[in-house]
Amino acid sequence: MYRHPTPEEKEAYVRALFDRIASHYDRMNQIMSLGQWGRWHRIFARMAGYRPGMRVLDVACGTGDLTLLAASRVGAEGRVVGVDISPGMLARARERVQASPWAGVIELCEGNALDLPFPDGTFDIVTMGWAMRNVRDIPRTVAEALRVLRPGGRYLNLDAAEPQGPIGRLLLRAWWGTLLPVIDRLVVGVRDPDEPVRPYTYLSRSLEGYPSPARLEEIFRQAGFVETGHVPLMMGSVCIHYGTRP
Ligand SMILES: C[S@@+](CC[C@H](N)C(=O)[O-])C[C@H]1O[C@@H](n2cnc3c(N)ncnc32)[C@H](O)[C@@H]1O
Repeated sequence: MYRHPTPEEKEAYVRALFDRIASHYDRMNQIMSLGQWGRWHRIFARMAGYRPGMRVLDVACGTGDLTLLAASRVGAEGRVVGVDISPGMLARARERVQASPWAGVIELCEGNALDLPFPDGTFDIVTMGWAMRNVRDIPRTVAEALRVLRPGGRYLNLDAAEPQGPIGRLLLRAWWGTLLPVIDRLVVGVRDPDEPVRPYTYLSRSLEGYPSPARLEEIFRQAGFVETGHVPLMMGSVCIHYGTRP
């Protein structure tokens, strides 16, 4: 039977989960987002305001989608660092970076969003995509982003969200609740009833206990960010949060 990880188990569980699905990850995102994945990332990049020469950190970079997008915007004069806790996801990101024109701009390293391996004030922009639901401690993750930003630097977070309207909520639950456990059986190949890691079943329940968009924005402000805001997409099932380090 599936058992959702406790907060103490979450980090090891999430690492094992993403190591296991790294080879399916990019293809499944296209299906699960109904082909909207790239469009959401382009909106995110516009809001980030990347400029040539900037230094960008992509926290929980996974297979490197937002990392590559940032590199294409900051160009050869810029620098983009991607950090993630899953060696499997980083290996896939390395392949994609090597095959891209941006290999000289991007550096990938293993690390934890809760304890970033960079000095204070290192980056102009810090991003995080589809990962805030997976961290053990959200306020600490946001505080770490603030610490590594230079004054005036911007933080942007893109993730799934619980739609605030009843129709959006119903549609998301129907879509995730029926589709995702099936993906575990058909794509990931979970056959054993006692198998503890069921990546897409976990995903279908990952909004349980996750802060509302308004509450997450409050966490940004409590961490010290100013000029905060959030923009809902796709009936509120996706949300981009942003803030500036004073
Ligand atoms: C859904 S994937 C998102 C990947 C990528 N940002 C994207 O847009 O496709 C979530 C990623 O967060 C990473 N992750 C989860 N918890 C983390 C943590 N505490 N520190 C660093 N990375 C983490 C996972 O390993 C995984 O690669």
